[in-house]
Amino acid sequence: MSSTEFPAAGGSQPRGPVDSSRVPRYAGPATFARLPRLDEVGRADVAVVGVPFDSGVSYRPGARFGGNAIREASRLLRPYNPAQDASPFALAQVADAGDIAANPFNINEAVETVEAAADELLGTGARLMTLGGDHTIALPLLRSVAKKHGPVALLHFDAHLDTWDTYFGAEYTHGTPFRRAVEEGILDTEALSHVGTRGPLYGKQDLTDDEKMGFGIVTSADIYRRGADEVADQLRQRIGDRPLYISIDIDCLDPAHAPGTGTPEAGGMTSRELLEILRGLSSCNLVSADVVEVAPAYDHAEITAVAASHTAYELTTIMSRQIAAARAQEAGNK
Ligand SMILES: N=C(N)NCCCC(=O)O
Ligand SMILES: [Zn+2]
Ligand SMILES: [Zn+2]
Repeated sequence: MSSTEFPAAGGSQPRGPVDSSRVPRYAGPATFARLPRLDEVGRADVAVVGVPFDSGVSYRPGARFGGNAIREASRLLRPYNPAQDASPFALAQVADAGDIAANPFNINEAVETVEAAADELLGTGARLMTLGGDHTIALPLLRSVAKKHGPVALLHFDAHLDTWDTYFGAEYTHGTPFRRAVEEGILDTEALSHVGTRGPLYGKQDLTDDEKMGFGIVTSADIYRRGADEVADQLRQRIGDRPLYISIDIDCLDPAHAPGTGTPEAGGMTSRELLEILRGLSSCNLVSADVVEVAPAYDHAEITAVAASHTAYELTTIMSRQIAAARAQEAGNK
């Protein structure tokens, strides 16, 4: 299968996606955006990696199939992103690193496996664009990122707080990763925000506990009232130049925009609002990101997987632009 070469800053030549004007976009096995596999290019600036794991869910399972559904839906992505005026796969080497094989019968072991695999990828100098999987996996990913960067700022897009304590006594679940992360001191508590929250809680205490952990909240109703630009401005100010991790639970979107997920809540933001907020954060120092909770069994016409693939595309664009800008600056300083 042929692929297109793109010139890149610094003289290196990232290998881009398969050219869909020459090879039908529905042909061949799916990688994210039809990009090369990591083993085909040796190293990557941004590694797109799947985590087919959903043993941490409290309601409908199926997010273990999310990564591959996002890859399938990403066949239609094109190499130039007009919203950010950038060609993300030309600015940096983006590659599909395949899946992290985590034990579905032992959550603690799976969490360790994800952390070790993330350590290995980050150790090569790559930033991670992880495709879940359920939200449990954000904890080992954050652990790994914090080993490299120290405590990171967190933007958490979700209908839910995911700062609950335990479920059935289990500490590692998809409703608890960010409480664990705060307890472990791997988040910069000056810059933590949930975005898109809504829906019933177990009690008012959920909010009190969450605030004590340092989280600010932008609800989905706030986004509706204030608009994406104002919300992005406010978030950007809070984050400053701190290393930033963005975790996106696709259920941050309204079920009309993302029916294919395990714990849907009415009254969410649109996919347009999500993409616009992300574009407004393009100057932030995004060190890694995830998109989780896509459960294709409840999807229709790939609505959710398409939204997730575009979300990962915007995040990848932010990272690629920053990598290229850093290289250009380095070259200028020589
Ligand atoms: N979708 C995520 N990450 N969490 C949902 C937990 C909701 C609950 O069972 O109370
Ligand atoms: Zn959620
Ligand atoms: Zn979540």
